[in-house]
Amino acid sequence: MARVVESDTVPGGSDVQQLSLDSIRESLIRQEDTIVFSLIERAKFPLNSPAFEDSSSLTEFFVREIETIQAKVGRYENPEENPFFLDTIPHSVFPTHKYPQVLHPKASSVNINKRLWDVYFKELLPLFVKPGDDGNYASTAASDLACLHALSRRIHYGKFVAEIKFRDSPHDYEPAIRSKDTEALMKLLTFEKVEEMVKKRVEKKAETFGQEVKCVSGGDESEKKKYKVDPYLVSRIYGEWLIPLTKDVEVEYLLRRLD
Ligand SMILES: C=C(O[C@@H]1C=C(C(=O)O)C=C[C@H]1O)C(=O)O
Repeated sequence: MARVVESDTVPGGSDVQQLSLDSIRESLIRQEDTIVFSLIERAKFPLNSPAFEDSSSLTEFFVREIETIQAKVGRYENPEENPFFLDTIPHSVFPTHKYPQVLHPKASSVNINKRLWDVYFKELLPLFVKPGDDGNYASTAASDLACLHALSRRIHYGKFVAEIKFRDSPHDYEPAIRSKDTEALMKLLTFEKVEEMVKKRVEKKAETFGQEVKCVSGGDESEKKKYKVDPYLVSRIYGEWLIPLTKDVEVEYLLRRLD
């Protein structure tokens, strides 16, 4: 029978009282490792577009089935997780962990995974994988799902970022929320220096994690380094897609914050 396990653990590994913008940013930094590795893993396979092109594709079928089973073991009890396809989330078959209520109850209605799905398959994937079709669709779909989950978690973490920013200065945010001024909200929550740092750091991570490692010494130093995923592309993926989508989630969340 379902037993509820209580804990004060919240994103960032701290307790509710200690939740801070720094601890939230720490988590985003750790998530970069998962994202960079998932992109490197996906780049082992070519595009394999027949796996995902149709609306009734193998990849969509796979993700729907996996989401159903994951819901049954409680994945979506965690406010950090947002499903791609489940309109009604099946109950967990097992006892579930009781996550502390950090976010506003309307948080679960902020879900931009449909947009992420289109962006990922139409814009991102063709950038960082080789063109072609090797027929290896099941493994490719598993790799795509790992990327989609990592990207979705990062983007929807914007809810926690927005909550902390709101709590830190409610008087700045409240007028803009009441007048539904999305431009003003976007301005309030943007820290350009932090964004620049994120882009630089993920480029460096992609260089470090994706380099060819050789054990023979005395190699030609001038030889051009080869990377599994172009580090500059990873920085672009963050700058042109992931950061803007995270900020869109922040705005969407804030617009509901006073409901
Ligand atoms: C996530 C934050 O909010 C905004 C979005 C950022 C991002 O997605 O990396 C970085 C800085 C901010 O402009 C933050 O302040 O850390």
